[in-house]
Amino acid sequence: TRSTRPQRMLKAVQKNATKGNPQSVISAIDYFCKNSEWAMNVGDEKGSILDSVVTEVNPSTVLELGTYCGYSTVRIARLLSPGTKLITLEFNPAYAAVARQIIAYAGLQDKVTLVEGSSGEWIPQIKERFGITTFDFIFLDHWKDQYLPDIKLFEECGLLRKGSVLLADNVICPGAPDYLEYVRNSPRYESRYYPAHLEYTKLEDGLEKSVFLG
Ligand SMILES: Oc1cc(-c2ccc(F)cc2)cc2cncnc12
Ligand SMILES: [Mg+2]
Repeated sequence: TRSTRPQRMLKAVQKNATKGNPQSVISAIDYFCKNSEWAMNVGDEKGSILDSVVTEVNPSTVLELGTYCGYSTVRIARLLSPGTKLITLEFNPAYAAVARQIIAYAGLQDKVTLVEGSSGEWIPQIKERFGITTFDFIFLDHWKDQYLPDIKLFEECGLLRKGSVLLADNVICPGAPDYLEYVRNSPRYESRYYPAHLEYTKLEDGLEKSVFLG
């Protein structure tokens, strides 16, 4: 049977990247998406903004919602201080299977805990399962209609502290209007929009960075 796009992306990484070199894995995926097949990785333009926010926050606790093939997982994990791990949630088992291999190819498997399941199911279990009290940095990059319910779940579960940074992909394309309205109008967040483009295209998209004020 025909391979899947994530499987073809993995093959491109194994062919063109250097094992244990995260930057070469990032470059191989971007090359594949620009020259062979578009795929929904955060990409190099928005990825550079992601890098700058992660570097600025220098988080000790990190959560990613929406692993897909692990591109942004690799981008984030390569910047974390030694001993810091990130938790990434992926609902689709086929995506998770490819992501594990791409993260391992980059040599970052010891910095990543990949959990298969839905955010709604897992967010309430994080404290007890992973011994985490609050997150310093959260990257939202999963289903756009889940952004708002999930940020409310973070608040209800006490997973945010004064200064926690949430960065959301695709707030313009495909769009998360209800999420934007919430973080931009809530007195509990200081929000800022980073204009960019939908990965590998000229279409407008951007990232929304929201700091929880406590
Ligand atoms: O970055 C993304 C982009 C798109 C997407 C798909 C089709 C299209 F036409 C435009 C945008 C979908 C996503 C789903 N989850 C996470 N990230 C995504
Ligand atoms: Mg995205």
